[in-house]
Amino acid sequence: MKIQEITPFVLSSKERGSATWASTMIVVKVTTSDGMIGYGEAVPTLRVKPVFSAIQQVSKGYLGKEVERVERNYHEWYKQDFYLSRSFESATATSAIDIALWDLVGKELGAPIHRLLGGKFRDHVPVYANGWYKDCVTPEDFAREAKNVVKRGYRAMKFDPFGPYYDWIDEHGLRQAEERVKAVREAVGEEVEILIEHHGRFNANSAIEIAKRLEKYRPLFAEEPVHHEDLEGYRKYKRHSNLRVAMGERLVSLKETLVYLREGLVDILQPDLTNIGGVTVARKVASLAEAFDVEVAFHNAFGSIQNAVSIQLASVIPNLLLLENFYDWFPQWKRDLVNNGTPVEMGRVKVPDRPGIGVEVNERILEELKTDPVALEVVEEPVWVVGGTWKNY
Ligand SMILES: O=C(O)C(=O)C[C@H](O)[C@H](O)CO
Ligand SMILES: [Mg+2]
Repeated sequence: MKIQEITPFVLSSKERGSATWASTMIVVKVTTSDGMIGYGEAVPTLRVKPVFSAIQQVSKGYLGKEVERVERNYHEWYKQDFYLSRSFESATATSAIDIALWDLVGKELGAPIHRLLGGKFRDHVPVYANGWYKDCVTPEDFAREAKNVVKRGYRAMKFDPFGPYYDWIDEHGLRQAEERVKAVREAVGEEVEILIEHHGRFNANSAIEIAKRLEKYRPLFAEEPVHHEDLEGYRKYKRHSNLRVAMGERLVSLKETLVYLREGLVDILQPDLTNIGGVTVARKVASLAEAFDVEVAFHNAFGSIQNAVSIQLASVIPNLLLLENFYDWFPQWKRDLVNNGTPVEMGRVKVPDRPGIGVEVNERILEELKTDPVALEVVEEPVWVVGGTWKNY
C-alpha cells in the first residue's frame, strides 16, 4: 500500500477539560492507495499552529512511500530533515505520521500493534491518574480530590504542588508544597503511590531543597525536577537528592535519550510516543532503558489516539512501571472521538485486541470539531500546568 494523502486536523471544543492543552487535539489522518485510513496524534500545547504546518511539510517526505516500511520511512525523514533532532515540531509531526502507519499496518494484517511488536507481556496496563486536581490550591482541595481518585480505583496519582513558583522557591513555597503533599499522603493512605510533577521548573538548588522536604512522604518519583536541558542540574540533583528521577516527555530522539541514560540521570523514563518518533522510536527507547535497568512510564497527556497507541506499546514492554492516564479527566469529546473506550478499572486498562491502535476514530466527531489552527493567547498561568493551580493560598 502507498501513502496517498496525509491530512492534519485541529480539534477544539468549548469543553476545556483539566488543562489548556486538554482543549485541543491534533489528529493526523493517513489515507492509502487502497483507501484504508490510519490515525495518529501530535502534540498541541502552545504550538498548535506550527505543529499543524510542520505536519503539512513533513507529509511531503512521506507521500508515495510504502506504508509497511515504517522503519525505513522514519529513517528517510531523519535523513531529509537536517534539524529534526532540534525541532520539536518536526519530531511531533513525524511521530504522528508514524503512529498512523503502524495503525494502518495493523489494520491491513488484522492485528493490534501489540501483536506486531512481539505480543502482550500483560493483558492489563497499570496506570496512574493525572489531571484530577484542576483548581486545587489549598491542601484541603488536594486531599478532597485525591480521595475521589482513590474512590475511582486508582492506585497511583501524579500532581504538581508548586503553585506559581518558577526557577527558584522560597520558604513560603516550600511550606505550601509540603502541606499539599502531606495532605495528599494522609488522604490516600500509605499504599497508594504519589508522584511529584515539577514540570521542569526549578534550578538544582531549589529542586534539592524540595526533595529534602518531600522525601518523608515517600513519592514514587520526582518528575522533571530541573529544566529539561539542564544536564548539570540533573547531575547535581542526582548527587544530592534521594528521590528517583523521572523525565523524558520532551525527548525527541533515541540518541538524545541515551545522554540521560548513560549518565544515570534518569531512573524512570517517560518517552512520549507523539514526539519521540512514534512507535518506531518509542519501542527502541524502551529497550534502551531496559538495558540500563530503567523502567518506563510513557508520557500520555494529550488525546485518545495517543492514549490508544500508548496502551498498545505499554502492553508489550517488560520494563513498564506505569502508564500515565488522563482518561477520566479528558473532556467528554475526547472519549467520544474513539468508538471503543479504554476505561480505567481498578487502576488499570484492559489492552484492546482490535487491529492497529486498537480503537476506531469516530469520523463524525472529527468533522464536527475540526477548526482552523490559531495562535493561542498567552496568559499568566502557563499552558503546561493543570488549570487553576498557579496560585498560592
Ligand atoms: O503529563 C505530564 O507529565 C505533563 O507534564 C503535562 C503536559 O504534558 C505538559 O504540561 C505539556 O503541556
Ligand atoms: Mg510532566
